[in-house]
Amino acid sequence: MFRGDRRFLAGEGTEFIKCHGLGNDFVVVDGRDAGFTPPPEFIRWICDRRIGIGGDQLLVLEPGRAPGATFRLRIYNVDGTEAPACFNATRCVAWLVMEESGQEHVLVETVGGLIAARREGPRRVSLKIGRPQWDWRAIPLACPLEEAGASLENGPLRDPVAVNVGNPHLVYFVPERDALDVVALADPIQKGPGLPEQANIGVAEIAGEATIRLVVYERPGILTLACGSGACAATLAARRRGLISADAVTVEMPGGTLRVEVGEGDELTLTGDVAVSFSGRIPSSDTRPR
Ligand SMILES: N[C@H](CCC[C@H](N)C(=O)O)C(=O)O
Repeated sequence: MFRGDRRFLAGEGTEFIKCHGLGNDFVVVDGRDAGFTPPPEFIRWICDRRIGIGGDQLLVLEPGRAPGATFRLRIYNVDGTEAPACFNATRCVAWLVMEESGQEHVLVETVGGLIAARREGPRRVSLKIGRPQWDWRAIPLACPLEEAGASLENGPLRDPVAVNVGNPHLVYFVPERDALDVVALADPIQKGPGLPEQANIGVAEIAGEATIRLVVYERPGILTLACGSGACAATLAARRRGLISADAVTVEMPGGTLRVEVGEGDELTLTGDVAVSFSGRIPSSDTRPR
């Protein structure tokens, strides 16, 4: 490698691992010993695909606080705000910690709740997701869904299902997912007056008795290749609407497929693959390029 006195040539900085679940990609920093609390502009730089490292989110591991938690996961969106849940992220970091420790199970503490993760194969992880919340205040929506009207509609995106599975989702069912410009249609809804804290917007097509084709325009405005919580929300929404009655659903997204099993009281098991892309060091603020 390069040699020299300059600190960034000498390899200073914070170690990270870049990993993904079906192309939903994350920069992961282990802050369990030394901590890592970057300010929002630094998070935006880390997630930037051109001038930074690039990722749908920054994930920081911290020591667990809740009884039984193996570790705590902080999830930061590309704008530097904190998200309460991200299930693909949870699957990825659970896998990293299980690889590190040799455990087959871990309990992940997130802002959105405790999530039990289990190894299902060499690169396959499942999560047990707690009960969803359907009340409009818990999503949160600006008002009850029946009163929201045009604030939650745009062209073919009409009559959504709203659910909080740890984070907020609106799911719109359409005849053909790929025929729509999802970003253009979903962005005004996501940023509009109907959603005081924005929400993740799923556009879903029923593709079979137990198959949903889904794309998710995530908060704060990125179309991701896959979304674990979106897959859970779409499954719950399809069952609530009576569009699907199967207890095990395959959710096909542009980056790949997740399996969602529905249990007692709408508790879910979410299963899918994870992968590592590369590792490196995040330069400190005084050396990183602007
Ligand atoms: N991709 C994530 C969801 C991120 C949600 C985040 N964008 C939010 O603000 O809630 C998943 O696999 O569940």
